[in-house]
Amino acid sequence: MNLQKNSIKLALIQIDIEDGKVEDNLNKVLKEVKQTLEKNKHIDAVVLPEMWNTGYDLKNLDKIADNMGNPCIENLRELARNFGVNIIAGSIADKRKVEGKTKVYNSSYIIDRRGEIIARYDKVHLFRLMKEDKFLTAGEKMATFELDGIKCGIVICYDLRFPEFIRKIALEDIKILFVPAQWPLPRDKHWRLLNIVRAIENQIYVVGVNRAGRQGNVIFPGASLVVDPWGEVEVELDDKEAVICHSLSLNKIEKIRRYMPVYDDRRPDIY
Ligand SMILES: O=C(O)CCC(=O)C(=O)O
Repeated sequence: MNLQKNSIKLALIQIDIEDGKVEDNLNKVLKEVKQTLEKNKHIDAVVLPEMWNTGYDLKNLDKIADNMGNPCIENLRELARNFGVNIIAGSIADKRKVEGKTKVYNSSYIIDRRGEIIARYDKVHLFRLMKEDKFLTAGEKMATFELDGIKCGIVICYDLRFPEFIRKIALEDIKILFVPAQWPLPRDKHWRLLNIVRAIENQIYVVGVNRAGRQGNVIFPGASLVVDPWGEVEVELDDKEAVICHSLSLNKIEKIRRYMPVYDDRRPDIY
């Protein structure tokens, strides 16, 4: 008997972030998530953007990053437990001691309805254009996890540009790929197109949650979206802070894969 759910209702939280102001950002996230869950019934999972605790205050990350999920993820765990909701915690700057050295990662934590951390992903492709490589340590592995029995994957922002990485994750039979981001102008066209293309080529749902607002000259266009496995954009936000709640119909995946079996037609013997 297949106990997998046929749909999952997500809340995409598109917000602005104040670089370096961790306490303000945490309070804002907690308030937005609480309000969303109080106003909208039956949300299965909440999704946040990239690096929402510190923003891109890269020079101070060693001081202001979470310490292995403390305090930001610990607060979200309590919220998840209280509301009985899954949280895809976007990503945060997170420090850890590795072989005696403190390293800071751009990390996504996945929290289940009991408040347990069920997965952690450290951004693998650091974005050199914004000097991430100077201040952050790259992750070394991909991550998949189950949300209420539905297999999912996660990548962060710039990772979206690496189709071979995402194909490898998709081959784990994921149904939904989450993409938390702080993707700025002027590359908003790339953001939209790449989310759509990754959905089409892998025949999966892609859920991108971007930052809105601006930091100095850098403008974040929002445009968080849900793309179905045929590449149709089911919902999409504009450039303002906002929340969308949307149900994903997972039956679409099977239907599309039956109609056009690209996984069966792959030729890994050649490439
Ligand atoms: O790939 C891009 O154009 C944006 C990537 C980015 O801003 C990031 O990874 O933080």
